Amino acid sequence: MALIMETPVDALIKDEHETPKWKKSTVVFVLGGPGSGKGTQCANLVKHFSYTHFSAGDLLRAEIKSGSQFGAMIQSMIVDGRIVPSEITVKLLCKAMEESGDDKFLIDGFPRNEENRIVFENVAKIEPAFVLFFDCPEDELERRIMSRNQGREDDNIETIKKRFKVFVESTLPIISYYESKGKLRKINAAKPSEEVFEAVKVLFAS
Ligand SMILES: Nc1ncnc2c1ncn2[C@@H]1O[C@H](COP(=O)(O)OP(=O)(O)OP(=O)(O)O)[C@@H](O)[C@H]1O
Ligand SMILES: Nc1ccn([C@@H]2O[C@H](COP(=O)(O)O)[C@@H](O)[C@H]2O)c(=O)n1
Ligand SMILES: [Mg+2]
Repeated sequence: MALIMETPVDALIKDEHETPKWKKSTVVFVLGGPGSGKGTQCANLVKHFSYTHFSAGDLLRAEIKSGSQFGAMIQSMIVDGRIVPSEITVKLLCKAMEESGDDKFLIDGFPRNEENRIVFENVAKIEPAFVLFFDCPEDELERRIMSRNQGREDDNIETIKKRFKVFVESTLPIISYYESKGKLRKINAAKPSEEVFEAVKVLFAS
């Protein structure tokens, strides 16, 4: 069902005196450049640990498909590699967490900029337990995206270059912010997928 933007986020909270389970969640943000392996490693983590994976990009693509009044805008921003207004993305994430009934989440591709981070903190009122950062050089990212073959409209050389620019200008500062808070866990994502997961699972094993 399309997200009804008129639904205030507070309506997601059944009773103001009863904090919903998802608002007491364990949240891990998963960041990295386009093609760095966020989705791949989240899929591995879901198989081995009791986390629920939400990709902000996937939620936005589902919103387009749902016939949402914001679909055209979201689509044009994705094709342009730009970051969608945080109110939309945060409401999609909060709705997904609320409806899941779960309380441990991998939030993939979020926060992508300062507005994302602040709106999530103000609305969800959840701080991440830690932030996974998949570090990978651009030439490898480009090679991976150009051979991904998932039919994504943003997997073309023009959009990739725009997404790289957005990552450097908007997302790297968020990564630095969490590093300054001692919450960043940086992984060398240029290695083969299996080796990357060996390094990732250590962070969840405790
Ligand atoms: N360590 C790796 N080595 C080589 N290829 C990889 C590795 N990890 C993922 N890939 C491949 O690279 C492509 C991108 O991976 P994935 O979709 O997980 O990245 P992502 O960070 O979620 O990208 P996006 O931000 O564009 O959604 C996929 O085709 C995937 O199979
Ligand atoms: N927080 C976010 C996350 C994503 N987007 C838009 O979706 C595109 C695809 O994201 P992936 O993580 O699936 O690569 C991304 O390039 C943005 O256009 C967003 O706006 N905000
Ligand atoms: Mg992805």
